[in-house]
Amino acid sequence: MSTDSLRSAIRDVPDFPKPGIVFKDITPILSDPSHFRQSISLLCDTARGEKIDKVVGIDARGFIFAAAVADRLGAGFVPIRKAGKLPWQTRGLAYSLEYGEATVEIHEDALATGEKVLLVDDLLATGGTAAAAVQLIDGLGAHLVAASFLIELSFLHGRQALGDHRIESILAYE
Ligand SMILES: O=P(O)(O)OC[C@H]1O[C@H](OP(=O)(O)OP(=O)(O)O)[C@H](O)[C@@H]1O
Ligand SMILES: Nc1ncnc2[nH]cnc12
Repeated sequence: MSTDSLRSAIRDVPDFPKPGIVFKDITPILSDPSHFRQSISLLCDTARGEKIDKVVGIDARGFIFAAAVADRLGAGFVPIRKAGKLPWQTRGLAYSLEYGEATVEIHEDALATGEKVLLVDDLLATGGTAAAAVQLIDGLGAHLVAASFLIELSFLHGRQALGDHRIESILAYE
């Protein structure tokens, strides 16, 4: 199925959340059942028959896609959350993203050594967020099979922040 219709559903919002940023608004995809389902199917394709133990999603938009992907793949779901939200013992990392800075955390017992992980987020921009997530996953000894994004802002070269890991995106913007 073509991705043209998905692409045209994404709304560009200039100067949000800061002047100079063109924000990719995915809410029109979420509110359309066929667009949402197609997004989940395409994100699942990244797993390509590998048995994924855990799908890791990033707070907050990433949760929407990652939880649905986990269910479809028969995998568990693990949240990486912004600082101060997870109740148990955590490991955290500070990072920069396209329009700011933040810290993300994961529960220290969320992944077991060698578990096969698919990382899912809505968007790859500078790669700061995803690189922090990858470091947290690697730090727990899990095996990152691939990272899958609905949108990639290729002109920000986020892939370069993610080393040799397999990175796939559905809609790239040059
Ligand atoms: O590649 P980067 O430059 O790091 O940017 C990508 C990140 O930015 C957005 O998250 P945001 O922190 O805005 O959180 P939200 O999902 O809660 O809106 C997006 O969902 C990615 O996680
Ligand atoms: N341009 C953008 N639109 C939506 N989410 C983002 N996260 C980082 N950059 C973004």
